Amino acid sequence: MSRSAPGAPVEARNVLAITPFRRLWISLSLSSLGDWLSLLALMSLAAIFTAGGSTLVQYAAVSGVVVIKLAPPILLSPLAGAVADRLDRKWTMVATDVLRGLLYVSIPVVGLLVPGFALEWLLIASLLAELAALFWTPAKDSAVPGLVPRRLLPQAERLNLLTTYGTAPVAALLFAALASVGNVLGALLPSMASPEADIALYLNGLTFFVAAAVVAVLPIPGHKASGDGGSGIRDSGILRAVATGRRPGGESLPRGLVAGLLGSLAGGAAVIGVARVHLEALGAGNAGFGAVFAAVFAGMALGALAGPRVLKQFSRRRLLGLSVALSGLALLFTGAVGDTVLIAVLAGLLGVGAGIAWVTGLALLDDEVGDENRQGAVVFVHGAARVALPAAMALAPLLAGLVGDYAIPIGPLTYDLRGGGVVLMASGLLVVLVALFCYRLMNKDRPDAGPGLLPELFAALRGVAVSDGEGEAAVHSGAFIVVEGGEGAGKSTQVRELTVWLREQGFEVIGTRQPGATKLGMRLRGLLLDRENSHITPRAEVLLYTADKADHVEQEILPALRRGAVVISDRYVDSLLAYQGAGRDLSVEDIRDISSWATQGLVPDLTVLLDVRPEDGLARLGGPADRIESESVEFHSRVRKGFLELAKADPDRYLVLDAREQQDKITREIQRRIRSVLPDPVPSGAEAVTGMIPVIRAD
Ligand SMILES: Nc1ncnc2c1ncn2[C@@H]1O[C@H](COP(=O)(O)OP(=O)(O)O)[C@@H](O)[C@H]1O
Ligand SMILES: Cc1cn([C@H]2C[C@H](O)[C@@H](COP(=O)(O)OP(=O)(O)O)O2)c(=O)[nH]c1=O
Repeated sequence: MSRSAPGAPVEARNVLAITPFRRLWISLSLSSLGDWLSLLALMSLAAIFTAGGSTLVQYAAVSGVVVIKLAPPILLSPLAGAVADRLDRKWTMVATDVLRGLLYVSIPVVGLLVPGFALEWLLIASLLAELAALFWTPAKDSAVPGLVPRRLLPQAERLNLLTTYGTAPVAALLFAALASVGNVLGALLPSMASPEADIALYLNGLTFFVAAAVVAVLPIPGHKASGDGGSGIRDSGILRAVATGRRPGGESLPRGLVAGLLGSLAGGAAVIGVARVHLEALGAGNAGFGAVFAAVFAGMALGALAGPRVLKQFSRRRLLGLSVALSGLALLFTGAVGDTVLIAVLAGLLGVGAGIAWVTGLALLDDEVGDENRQGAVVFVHGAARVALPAAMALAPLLAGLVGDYAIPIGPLTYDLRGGGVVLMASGLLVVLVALFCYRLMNKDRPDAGPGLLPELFAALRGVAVSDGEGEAAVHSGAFIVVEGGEGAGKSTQVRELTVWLREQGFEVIGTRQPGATKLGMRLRGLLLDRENSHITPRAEVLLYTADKADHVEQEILPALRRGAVVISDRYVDSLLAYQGAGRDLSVEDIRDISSWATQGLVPDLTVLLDVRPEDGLARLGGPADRIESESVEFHSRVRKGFLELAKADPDRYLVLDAREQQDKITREIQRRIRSVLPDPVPSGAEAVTGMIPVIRAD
């Protein structure tokens, strides 16, 4: 939904307008769809081929399929990447797609012709298909920079990432739909082991053949040209990345943060691992499995896209722990209930929690980790996710098999305690504990965290900033960024740079300033800065600046934010609190109340404070000093202190930078931080695409 929001980047349209890339993207979508479909079909067939055996055997077969499908990229990707670099990209992609198609089609065929060898061939063919995929992924990754101009590469990567995961729920729904007509098909084609899984595999074969045909006619340069690969995507060894990224540059990652980031995702993976066999015991088959699988992914997408928007005003540090707790509780109940529909709903809720936790965690990581270590931290977290998810998906069914099923007599009734349920409940409990751990670690040492949890949550759900009484203004779809600081700190310079940068990315951007952006504002500015007006009393000064703000917010800022634009303002309410509050020694609380009323409670999503010593800042200014600039150094020192205190009281919402740094370094720092508040929720630059799970940017 945010993709079509006004002010959001029009990038997808741009990059898809390039015909060769569009074709490659279609091919990638088909391959991804096929990949997910095969995961579903193979997990189902593993359960069906072992249906006569014990639950342990069934769960072990499912776990085996997961290991075979998901372990090769973790273990072998660097090796395959090195080999793939020497091969012709286009024909590597075509050959591996055809091979995968043939292998998937062969699974049901062998099942029909040689039933005794069905399970073995399923495992062998899946492994071979995964090995083929290992060569396909690097070929595809290195083909993208040849088709897309450098400027659009991040957009292409984001689109690819979206496709890789977006096809998961589609595949699952397709699978569930096939299963619901499976009864009819079963009657027509009694020889099939499971018509829906078989048909899913034929369909899957077809998606790979079409994908191969699409790539075959693309103008992809054969070999890696020198200096190519400009996207910087490299599927470096995942295990190596995890090992080297663990302590990026010696800085230890916040443990609560990492635990929170991975905990709920692993919970989702556990549900998918257990679901097929567990649901069968509850009387649901492939349709139920497809529905639960789709629910987890759709929930994640919803959580990741909508969560941070809806809860925009909520502290990220709290949100991370709470979203993990939501997924933990949902997981706990998923294990406890015996109704398929309820399980699917709970799995969706679990996904929502996991989605919110992932984007919130990544945004926090961006804030928490020092500049030079950020890349290492992102690499580590992505690598850890790529190991933890398959591990949870494979381990959960194995444990469920080992626990086994029990019928516990309770009076005249019996309660069926099933291995799958026990594992899900235990994992849910574990995720809840992780949530508590994460919440505590992320929020201790923060006595100034602001209002209580519940008031903040309710206020955030209403889209209102809790710290002020008004807040209607807070409901908008844009982003409001303010640059604050003393005289000569470089605010106007940065506002200019950011405006250009964001416009280049396709956002509608309003670069503005206080005082003086509206007609009335210009007059007020003249009054306020004229050195002749030395008689203005402090209280009158407050009201004049506040009148400018009221006019500016109502006429310019709010309409733009409601359109979904990004507004960047050179100064806002903090200047009033610092100059008139701290500087003129008036009550900051009184001024806050007045300005909150005047601005309809509009609070910036991010305030960048450029901190500068007054002597240094004033020395940078040319021309005659205005009324405020000519105040004493002591006055400007109080202002500086006032700004720093405001930032300290609400660190989530501030980025404090040393204004003595190089201008472009400051710009880069702001750009990095700004991403988390922009209308586009996907943190770019950190992720790219591989066949199944996020790839890592290693350079
Ligand atoms: N990081 C920086 N280092 C040194 N000089 C800077 C820096 N940023 C801006 N300047 C210069 O300082 C002066 C004041 O910058 P400006 O952006 O107008 O500050 P402000 O809007 O905060 O008063 C300008 O001449 C500008 O070129
Ligand atoms: C917005 C605002 C500005 N001011 C002062 C700070 C500045 O000295 C002046 C605005 O001048 P301006 O030229 O916009 O600042 P800069 O030169 O730093 O870009 O008004 C307040 O005292 N209170 C306020 O609320």
